[in-house]
Amino acid sequence: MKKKVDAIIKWLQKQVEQSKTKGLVVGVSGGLDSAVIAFLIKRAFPENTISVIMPIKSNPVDIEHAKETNKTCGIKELTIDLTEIHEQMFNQIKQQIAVDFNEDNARLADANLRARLRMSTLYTVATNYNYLVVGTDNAAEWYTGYFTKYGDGGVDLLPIVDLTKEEVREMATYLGVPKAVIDKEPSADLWEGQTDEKEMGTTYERIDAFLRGETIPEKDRNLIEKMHVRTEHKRSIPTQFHFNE
Ligand SMILES: Nc1ncnc2c1ncn2[C@@H]1O[C@H](COP(=O)(O)OP(=O)(O)OC[C@H]2O[C@@H]([n+]3cccc(C(=O)O)c3)[C@H](O)[C@@H]2O)[C@@H](O)[C@H]1O
Ligand SMILES: Nc1ncnc2c1ncn2[C@@H]1O[C@H](COP(=O)(O)OP(=O)(O)OP(=O)(O)O)[C@@H](O)[C@H]1O
Ligand SMILES: [Mg+2]
Repeated sequence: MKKKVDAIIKWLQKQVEQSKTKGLVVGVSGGLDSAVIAFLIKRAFPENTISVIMPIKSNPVDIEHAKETNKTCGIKELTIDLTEIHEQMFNQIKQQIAVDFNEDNARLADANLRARLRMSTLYTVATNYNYLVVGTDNAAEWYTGYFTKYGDGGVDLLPIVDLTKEEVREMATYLGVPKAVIDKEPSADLWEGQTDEKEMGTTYERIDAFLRGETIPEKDRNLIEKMHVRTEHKRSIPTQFHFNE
């Protein structure tokens, strides 16, 4: 594990140097992936890193876990509550759409707006300090496209995109991430009671096994492959029209 951690830290330092920026910023949710990133970036840049906690009607337990994460790794912390701005923005959009408002897609639209408000906040902080924004996607999330396009997917660097969820958990243990964060169920926290596995209809254990090339039940394999194909656009630059093609 030390080898992997050292390689990521060295890579982070190189990215900052090459981009002529000064450090790194990440959103810390109280979940596992962002905790690992907070620990890694703090080690890469002990003085020039910031963690931003951005509650939007968040569970107080998650905010506590985020604070505990930051305290344990010693990273500088900002808390920016986006609850009110999110509500105002969503309601104004809803009002203007008026009779065309689609209740069936409302929960997803509301959820993705949360992720995109967090992205905007992180870039505002990044611009202030001349930092890069670090993303928290792991290999399972990246392959299945389980992230919001230009939301939590809108970042400059993806240091743990090669690690399965299991490997992220192992790295968290090695780095000293608080046990309560390591043991909790993965959740995007985009609505009450949401868990990644409930929403996706498969488990990280199976996605990880699939990514390792192991045989998994056909139903899960089909689901994972379908998610991968459907989200291809999120892993590419916008489709472009060119006159001379
Ligand atoms: N073929 C295509 N080519 C180009 N663009 C295409 C497209 N199909 C859709 N699109 C565009 O993409 C949009 C759909 O993508 P997107 O906006 O990402 O939305 P979508 O994939 O529908 O939803 C995001 C998913 O990620 C999950 N999530 C989000 C954030 C964090 C986490 C977490 O684990 O913490 C999980 C969330 O729970 C939800 O299941 C469409 O509205 C459309 O604008
Ligand atoms: N309340 C929040 N404050 C700050 N950042 C957040 C918040 N909620 C989500 N994020 C950002 O969005 C990212 C995506 O969330 P995701 O749930 O995939 O990761 P996680 O919470 O770190 O880990 P887990 O998947 O185990 O819950 C987070 O890693 C974090 O960077
Ligand atoms: Mg989470």
